[in-house]
Amino acid sequence: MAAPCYLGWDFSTQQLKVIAIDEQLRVIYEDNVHFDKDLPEFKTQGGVYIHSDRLTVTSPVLMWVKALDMILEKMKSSGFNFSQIRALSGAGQQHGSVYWKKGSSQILKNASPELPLHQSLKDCFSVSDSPIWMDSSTASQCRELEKAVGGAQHLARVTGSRAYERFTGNQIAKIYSQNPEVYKQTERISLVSSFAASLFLGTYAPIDYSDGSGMNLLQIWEKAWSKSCLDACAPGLEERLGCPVPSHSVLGPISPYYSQRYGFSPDCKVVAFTGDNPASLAGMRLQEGDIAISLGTSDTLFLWIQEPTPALEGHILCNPVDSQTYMALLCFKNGSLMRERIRDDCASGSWDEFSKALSSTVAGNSGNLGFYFDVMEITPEAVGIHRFNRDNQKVSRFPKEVEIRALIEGQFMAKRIHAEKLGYKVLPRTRILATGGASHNKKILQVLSDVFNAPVFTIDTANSACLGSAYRAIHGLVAERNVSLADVVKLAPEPRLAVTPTPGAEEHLISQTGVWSLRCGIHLTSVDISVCCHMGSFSNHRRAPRGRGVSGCCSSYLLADVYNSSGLMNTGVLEDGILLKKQSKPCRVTEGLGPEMDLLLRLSLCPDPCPLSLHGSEWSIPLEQGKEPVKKLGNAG
Ligand SMILES: Nc1ncnc2c1ncn2[C@@H]1O[C@H](COP(=O)(O)OP(=O)(O)O)[C@@H](O)[C@H]1O
Ligand SMILES: O=C(CO)[C@@H](O)[C@H](O)COP(=O)(O)O
Repeated sequence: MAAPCYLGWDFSTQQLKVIAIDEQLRVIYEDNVHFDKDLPEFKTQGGVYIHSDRLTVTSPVLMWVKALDMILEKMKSSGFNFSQIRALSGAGQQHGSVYWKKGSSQILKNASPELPLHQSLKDCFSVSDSPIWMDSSTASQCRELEKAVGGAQHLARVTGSRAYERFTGNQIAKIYSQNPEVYKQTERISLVSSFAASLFLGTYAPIDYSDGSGMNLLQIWEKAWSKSCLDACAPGLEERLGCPVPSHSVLGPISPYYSQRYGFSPDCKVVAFTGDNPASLAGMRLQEGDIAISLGTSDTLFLWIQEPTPALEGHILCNPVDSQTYMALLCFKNGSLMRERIRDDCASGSWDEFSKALSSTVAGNSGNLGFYFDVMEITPEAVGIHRFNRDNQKVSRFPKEVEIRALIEGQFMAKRIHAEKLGYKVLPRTRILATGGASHNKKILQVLSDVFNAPVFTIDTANSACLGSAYRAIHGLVAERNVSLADVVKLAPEPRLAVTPTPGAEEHLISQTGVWSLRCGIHLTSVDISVCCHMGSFSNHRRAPRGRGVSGCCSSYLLADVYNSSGLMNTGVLEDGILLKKQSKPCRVTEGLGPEMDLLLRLSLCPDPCPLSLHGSEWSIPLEQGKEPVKKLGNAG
């Protein structure tokens, strides 16, 4: 009998990918179908259609089915032995939804093994172009949902996120309100992940808790649909969604279609599919304290978290491999496609040239800073390309190599700032685990390492969602016996060190990071302030004796002045420019930081030695001509 193996699938934005692993967790097969290249008849760009309103983004659902037919045929012609597969699982781009027309469950169940699946299923979808995660056309539905359930914060507390335009509940609400007839004809609504599982199962697959957390519909603590959220989106929604299940559930045996057409064993089990980010968490074997950064079509950042506090930014999802815990997720829409655009404009379409530009410029980009959001960003909500030179002047262009570094540094600064807003602290033991297509690029990883001042690790494949799905397939078979995923994958190779921070880089990057966040209009909260404290004390102690370092003084200044202007408390303890103690009292700062922002910008760009003068624990800043006077700051607290 052939040695057993396990399959992991990933229905992502630009491609369908598959990995097979053996019992020793070695990858024995890897393949993909690229939607634009391999299925040109669908005329997608990057796997999607961007509609004329520039807000609506969809993908043709039959393209995903045809991609599955194609990849299975490729496996068959390569001689792949399907009978050895014990179990399979998979992942899908998150939030996207598929609408099955009334009567489709019978067609799915009775698909003829003589035909490729896409032919049998061609009339099964009441919505032929599925809304996907890049869609941002549901602002009014989001407002209505938040209003219906008692506000954004309440919705976040219940479902893990405030209302987001791409989240499935809001997408369903839009379809229902714009086309109630279509909604009426729909008997089942799947996520991309549960849709893909349904194709293998031959019947509608349930939504798993982890991907279900990306819908604004699931109560993440109780792990059940929220009635008030369902009611706010569309009538009769519960029956169209089915009951959610734990992510490790075995859903049943594979449909006879696959045994008859490809020779799968009828005993091959289908384990619940989940979102691509949750699957990556499994594939990277993330441990608490690690931070994972996926550089795929979207960039995402995620963490394993024990006791989450859902907030107005970021998402809390049920953990796909441990039912007691959660994962925090941030998503950045301007990821690889933005990098590809700048690569095409500035590096003749070549990643090699792009990498050379990163090598020929230095950390901190000599003070040049940029924001690159070709499309409306999710985190933060901002759009457009904005460039600032070292004199803090807005400029319309940068030399090519400066542009490339500004893009990559800006992308990673945003990740650090927003991770810290979530409460994440970069500590000496922090490991960054990188994955996704761009993690092949060492020069990009070097910038990541410099911005976070932490080592970056990678695993053997950049397809961590596929690999995680294959691991989850094995885990599904034993999870009922209380075996953890960590036990299942203990023989897998450890992540490998890819790059370490460039000595001295952080000094140039800290002040840039502060400027980046303020430039972006990111509101400062008590968490930001403590981050600034941390950065201030860190750089003062380590690099800028007696407060003369640019980054140190900028952070300390910010801390002191914000505390003062809030009127709530005194400054932190400053002594000779060194921040000795952070105020522990909570401090709420909501607005009114205009002049302070400007000062921070001026300070952070000021030359070394910094003009900050210190008198014991009080300090002041010499004025630039024509600028507002600076407040004399209070005593150290
Ligand atoms: N050497 C490289 N340097 C930077 N980016 C790369 C490189 N190779 C591939 N990529 C990027 O990887 C992206 C695809 O990543 P992937 O994780 O497979 O995406 P998805 O899972 O969303 O389909 C491509 O859009 C491409 O821009
Ligand atoms: O919207 C999100 C996460 O919230 C995206 O991360 C999607 O899950 C798309 O994934 P990729 O195809 O970019 O990997």
